[in-house]
Parts: sequence; C-alpha cells; structure tokens
Amino acid sequence: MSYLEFGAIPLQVNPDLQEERDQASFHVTELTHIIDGGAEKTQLRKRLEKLIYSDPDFRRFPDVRTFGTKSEFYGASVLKSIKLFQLRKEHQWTDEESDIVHSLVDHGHALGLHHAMFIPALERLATDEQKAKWLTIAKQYKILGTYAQTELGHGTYLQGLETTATYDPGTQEFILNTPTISAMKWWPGSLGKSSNYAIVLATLITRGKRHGMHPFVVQLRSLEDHQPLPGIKVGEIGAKMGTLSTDNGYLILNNIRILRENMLMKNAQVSPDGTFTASAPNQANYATMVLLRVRISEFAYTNISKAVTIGIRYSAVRRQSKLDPEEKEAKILEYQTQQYKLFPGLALAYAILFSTKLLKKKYREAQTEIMKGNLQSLPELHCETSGSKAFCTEHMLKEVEIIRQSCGGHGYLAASGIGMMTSSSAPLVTVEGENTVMYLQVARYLLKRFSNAKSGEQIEGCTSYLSMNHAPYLCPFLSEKDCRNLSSLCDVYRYRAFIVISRVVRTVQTDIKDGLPQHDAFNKNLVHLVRAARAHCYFNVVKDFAEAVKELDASIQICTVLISLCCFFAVHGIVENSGDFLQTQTIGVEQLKWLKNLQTSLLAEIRPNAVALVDAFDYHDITLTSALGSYDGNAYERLYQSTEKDSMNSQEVHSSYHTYLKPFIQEMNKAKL
Ligand SMILES: Cc1cc2nc3c(=O)[nH]c(=O)nc-3n(C[C@H](O)[C@H](O)[C@H](O)COP(=O)(O)OP(=O)(O)OC[C@H]3O[C@@H](n4cnc5c(N)ncnc54)[C@H](O)[C@@H]3O)c2cc1C
Repeated sequence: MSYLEFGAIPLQVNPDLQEERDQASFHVTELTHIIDGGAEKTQLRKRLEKLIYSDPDFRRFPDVRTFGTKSEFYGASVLKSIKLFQLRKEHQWTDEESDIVHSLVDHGHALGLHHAMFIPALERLATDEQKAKWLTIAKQYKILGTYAQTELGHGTYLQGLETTATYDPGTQEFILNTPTISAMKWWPGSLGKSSNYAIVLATLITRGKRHGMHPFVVQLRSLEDHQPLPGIKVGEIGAKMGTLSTDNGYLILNNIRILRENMLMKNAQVSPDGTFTASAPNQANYATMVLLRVRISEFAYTNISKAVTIGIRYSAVRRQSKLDPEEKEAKILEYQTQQYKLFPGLALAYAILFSTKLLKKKYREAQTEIMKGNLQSLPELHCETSGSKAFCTEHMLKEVEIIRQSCGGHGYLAASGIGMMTSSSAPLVTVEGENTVMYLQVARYLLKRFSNAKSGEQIEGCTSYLSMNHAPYLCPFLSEKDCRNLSSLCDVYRYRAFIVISRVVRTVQTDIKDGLPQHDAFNKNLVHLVRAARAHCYFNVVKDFAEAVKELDASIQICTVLISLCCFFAVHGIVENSGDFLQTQTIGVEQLKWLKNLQTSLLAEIRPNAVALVDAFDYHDITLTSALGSYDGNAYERLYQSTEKDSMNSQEVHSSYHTYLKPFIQEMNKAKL
C-alpha cells in the first residue's frame, strides 16, 4: 500500500470491533430505548440528529473546535447559536426537543447562557407583567441575555457580592454601580462579546437599608451597533484551559440608571416610594441555580458516557504486546488493568444516568410547587441537587482523566476528542457551586436532619435513613455470594453513611460543649463533614441505580448485564473507600477480601458486553468527534486523516523557515568548523 492510500477510511467496521458487537448478550437498541426514555424518544432524537447533521455547518463545527483558533471557534459558536435559534423557530421545537438538540451539538455555543440562565431566570424571577415585557422578546431572540452573578472578589459567598443597586425615589430608578475592583462581574458566560442584556445580581439598597442580593435586568449593549452603552465597560476575561466557545466576560457598571420595573419582582418588590417588601424568602432567588445543578449532573453523564465510548471502542481495536506468546498481539481491552481503568467509568455513566433521571423527576415535582409559591421542598431539593452536582462532576472528572490515560499517547491528541473532554469537564466541579462548598451545604442539611431525627421527628426524603431505628448492625455479607446482592450493598452504604454522619455530629457537639464557638467547631471538622456528605451522596447514587435496575421493564439479558454493572459500581466504591467501610465496621477484613475477588470477577463478567454497553449510548460520530472512538473503529486511518485538518500542514514549508530557520542554517553552514 502506498503512503497516499493510508488515509482512506475502510468502508467496513474494524473486524476487532465487529467481533465485540457479535458477542454481546443483549440487543443494543433495547438498551438505547431505555437510556432515551422509550423507543419514541430515540426516534425523536434520531430525527433531530438527521436534521442537524444534514447542515454542512453543523458537520464542520467539531473540526473548527479541534483545529481552529480561539477566535475562529468563537465565531463558529456564534453561527451555531444563531442556527439553533433559527431552527428552533422554524420547527417550533418544544423545550424537550431543544434540549435534545443542544445535547447533540454540545461542543459549546456562544449564546448558551441565553437559554441556560437568562430565560430560566426570567421564568422564575419575573412577575407576569415583566414576563410579558422581557420573556417574550427573549424567546424571540430580539434581545440576547446572560446571568451576571460572580464577581472578581466573590463567587461562592453570595452575601459578599459588592455590586449595588441603590433606589432613587426621585426618578424611580435604580443606580447600578461597581464600587471596587473586586466588585466587577467576572466569569459570566456569553458576557464578554455576545450578550446585549444581562440579569445582574446586586445588593439592593433602598431608604438607606441593604436588603440582600436581587436580580436586575440591565441593557449592556446597543441593539443598533452592539457598542457598550454609556457607563458600561464589558469585555472578555482571557484565555482559559477549555470551553473556548464561550466568551466569559467582565462587567463594570459606572452608576448607570435603570427603571424601577427592571428589578425582577416576583419574590421581592420595591414600591415607587422605595418601600421594600418580600413576598418570598430570599432563597427563592436561588431557584435558577438549583435548575442548573440538575443540568450539570446531566452534563456529567454526557461527558463520562462519551469518554468511555471512546476509551472502550479504542481499546477493542488497539493491539499491544502479547498475552499468549504463540498468539498475535492482544487487544488492550483484554488486559485486566485496562478493564480496571475503563469499567468504573462505564458503571459511573449508567449510575449517573439513572440517578439524574430520578433527580429530574423530583425537580419537576418540586418546581411545580415552588412556582405556586410553596417553598417547603426547597431545602431538600437544594440538598439533593447540590449533592448530585458535586458527586457526579467529581467522579466524572476523575474517571474521564483515567480514560484519557487508558488511550495511551493518542489520548493526548486533540483528534482523540478525549483531551478536550477533560478540559471541558474540569470547570464543572467549580461552576454553579464549587464542589467542596456544595458538599458542605449537604453536610449542614444532614446535621439538621440528624438532630430532627434525634428529637423523634419522622424524617422523609433522601435523609429518611437518619430516623431509622437502627437495630444492632450485622454485616449482610456472610459469603462472597452475598456481596452480589444489591439490597445488601445498599444496606452497607446506608449504614456507612449513618455512622460517618453520627460520628461527625458527635465530634462537632463535643467541641461545642468543650467551649469552641459553633463556627470554630465546624471549621475544625470541615474535612469530616465533607466526608459525611460524600458518604450520603454515594449511598443515594448506589440506591438510585439499584432501584432503577430492579424496577426495569426490560429483557432478562438487559437486566442481567445492568445488575452486574450496578453490582460492580457498588463493590468498586467499597473497595476504593475500604478504609472508611472498615473503620465504620460496616464490613470486616474477610468481607473486603471477598469484595476484591468479586470486583475482579465482575470485570471479566462485564468484558464481553463492554462495547455493546457503550454502543447503547448511541452517539453519532459527529457528536463524539473522536478519531479513536468512531463507530467503525478505523482509528488509525481517522487519526492520519485528521492531520490534513491541521493548519501546520497547510503549507509544506512553514513561513518560520524563511524567517528564522533558513538564515540560521545558512549562518551555521558558513561558520568554520
Ligand atoms: C468556566 C466557568 C464558567 C463560569 N460561568 C459563570 C456564569 O455564567 N455566571 C456566573 O455568575 N459565574 C460563572 N462562573 C463563576 C463560578 O460560578 C465560580 O467560579 C464558582 O461559583 C466558584 O466560586 P469562586 O471562583 O469564587 O471560588 P472560591 O469560592 O474562591 O473557591 C476557591 C477555594 O476556596 C474554597 N472555599 C470557598 N468558600 C469556602 C467555604 N465557605 N468553606 C470551605 N471552603 C471554601 C473552595 O472550596 C475552593 O477550594 C464560571 C466559572 C467558570 C470556571
């Protein structure tokens, strides 16, 4: 074969990958339907996929991301956002259809915050009158907005935000101001170059009194020529590790005036004379952040499922070294250590999938009540979404990086798609609530519920186990076989969480009794509090996964493989955190030995279905954007072909040769030896 033919991509699937597909014990399509939520949802997704990818621009975007400059990628992202807006309008997409399309083409799009934050915030924080004014034009894309909360000086501590909105009853206007450098808005997506409006979060001051943080609609740029309006300085914050499609921005407001009606007044109002009234607790303003945390848990699923699709397909076609000296080189997927790198991510993807499906259902139910003004469910929802966001993104990021390493050197190439997955996954542990802070909020809720339970209250919801009358604990694993029982595995996780939480409660209480102020007692135990929150979240995800699998209305073959995967997820979690399980005496040394044996047996059990399990995620090759993980498994040809797209190869001799290398080489050749 001549070198000119190397780049030709074979028409057939790589036989090594086909072999994997032929040995699957279940029908992939059946599992895809379960993942999508039914056969009709799969059809809908496929229909939308066909529509989107029939457009050459949508087929081209992934390459611009991989090989273009930041500016080219941003430009393409703006075009992509506009095309999505136009298609939505033309096809009258429902929110669900729109969400599906966004998840398909989620290589970032510049105006993402308009949909992700600006519109949802108007829906949740505006009065009916304000919705008629702002929401209607926002949905028609007559204005393009973002959500500006974080400041240079404060992201986590919202009470620390320094931007002020001072009411002037004389003109019935608010004066918005950035009083210090640390008060400038810093980070909001779509702020730097794209948006002409923003919902700005600022401390409300009226009649000389501060009333906490409230949302204000502020026009940033002219609708004629996109120039910033007088008194507004706005720009891009600079190069980042990833997420290049989004223009994260800064914003300085120099005593700009906006109408009184521009304060979003669903939950709190300022009357023309400056009187402040609150019709709902200030937490109601956080409703949009709760929604985003659910979405971020879903992104965690998308990222880990894409990463593991790449990792497993590539491991089925990559051959390296010999297992049997008499045979040909082995697929790297044959190595137990490779399975140990990939299958935790595979199991995690399914765990997050089922857990977030349940979370979304709870969110929708709670949201209906919240919209009616009933905020009773908000603390529980806050705990569940914060915990889910922290758990899913923390574990996803860890596994994505392990999967990247599992692809060896090629995993480091942009064309592999996996390196970019790491950099786009990284901010998810920080945005919408930094994970440690999220875990600490869960811990605070746990402490409160623990003390409610102690005082005899019957606890409902995700912490109900805290009020269970725990009979003396007996480890349910009496033999290695028992370790496969999903109910027993859940019991072990539940009891571990209960013990870790009760111990940290006792320690905090003792410290307070010994004279430490409450905040010091807390700070002294922060690490243990995070550990308690993690144990609680782990239990919940294991429980959600196990319950979803048990209730599944599916063929015996699908149930069998998902039970193995769920069992592996739970067993792997115990082995990885064995110190905690041993210390809480939820398992003993003998049980740990059985669990470790079971863990490796499960690797072998999952192995024949590994490719089918990732095929079931059913990612289109353009969505996946990976030379290593494409459906046909022709990884080497696709890698070689990708070199053509690199601008360095657009000229045979680079201009730097003429500028630097040529004179240098000539100089060297002239020099006497
Ligand atoms: C890619 C990206 C996109 C973003 N998009 C937006 C956007 O669209 N709109 C927007 O408003 N913001 C946005 N942000 C900002 C983001 O919301 C904040 O970065 C995030 O809330 C964390 O806040 P911080 O950066 O102030 O971190 P910090 O709070 O400074 O955290 C730094 C460290 O301090 C620790 N820490 C802080 N407080 C506590 C505490 N109470 N107890 C214990 N430890 C603590 C944290 O655990 C962390 O380790 C974005 C950020 C990124 C990276």
